[in-house]
Amino acid sequence: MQIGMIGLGRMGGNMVKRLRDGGHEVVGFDMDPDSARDVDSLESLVAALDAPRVVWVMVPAGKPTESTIDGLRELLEPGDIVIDGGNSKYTEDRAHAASLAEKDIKFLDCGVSGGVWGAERGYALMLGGEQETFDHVRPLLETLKPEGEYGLVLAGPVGGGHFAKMVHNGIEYGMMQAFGEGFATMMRSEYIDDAAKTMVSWREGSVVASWLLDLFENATKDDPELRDVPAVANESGEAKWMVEAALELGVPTPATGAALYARQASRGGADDVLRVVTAMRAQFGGHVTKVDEIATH
Ligand SMILES: O=C(CO)[C@H](O)[C@H](O)COP(=O)(O)O
Repeated sequence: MQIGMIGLGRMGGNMVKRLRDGGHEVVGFDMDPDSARDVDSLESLVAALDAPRVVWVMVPAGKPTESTIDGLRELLEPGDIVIDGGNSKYTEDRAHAASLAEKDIKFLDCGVSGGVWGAERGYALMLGGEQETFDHVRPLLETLKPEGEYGLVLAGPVGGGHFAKMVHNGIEYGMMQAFGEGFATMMRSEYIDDAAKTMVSWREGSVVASWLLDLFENATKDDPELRDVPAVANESGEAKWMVEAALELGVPTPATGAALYARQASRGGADDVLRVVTAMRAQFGGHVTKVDEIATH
């Protein structure tokens, strides 16, 4: 099948490779002239594709996705299909679908998980949109997903793909935080000789066996105590959206929230909060405020 791919970064570039290896014809475009792009403009991308065209947008969420979809809206024709495979917020999808629908252009939103390993292992794909549009692009999705029964779902109407990905990432936060807490506790205990080796032993047979533990083994091979890794964790925003969405729905999400707060605190988000706690403690109890006198355990 033929497809246009916009965005040839770590994710888009690897997806192009998997699609080509699977026998599909891909025309790639990226704004960066140094990328491995096949065409140098949106216009040339659209001109190189046969109708009904399928165009996959794999650019950063927000402004870049917005302007790409606006550009495609001007260039594509009725019956063409746009897939937003970036990490857009689910609330943006309906507006994108509605503006494209004015020209009878179809829209699917697609959450993509698999990271840099996806080219080799396949990507978990979760989509939102109409069944008929999903069925039309299914050959592409079948190539991108992992081999076997799982890894592909039409999760719901427009927005459902990104909603599912948001929840997936919220779960990812909670799982990684739990592994981190377990590791840190074992690291400090006289009862455990080698925390990394103990965690890695759970890769098989254990209730908590997980691909995340496989990755943990890779990460700790040369640095068993992870001393070369900064104790700061960034975020792309999806766990925050999940906590917000869950609050709207009346669902308490303390595990996801705690993982999110831990990342925000690691970047200094709690500094002013804790200054207040320490200042008040010093006022009412005369407790120490000097960093080198504060116990760390
Ligand atoms: O979707 C992913 C994995 O499933 C991405 O790696 C995503 O960037 C992870 O989120 P964050 O950057 O917030 O940790």
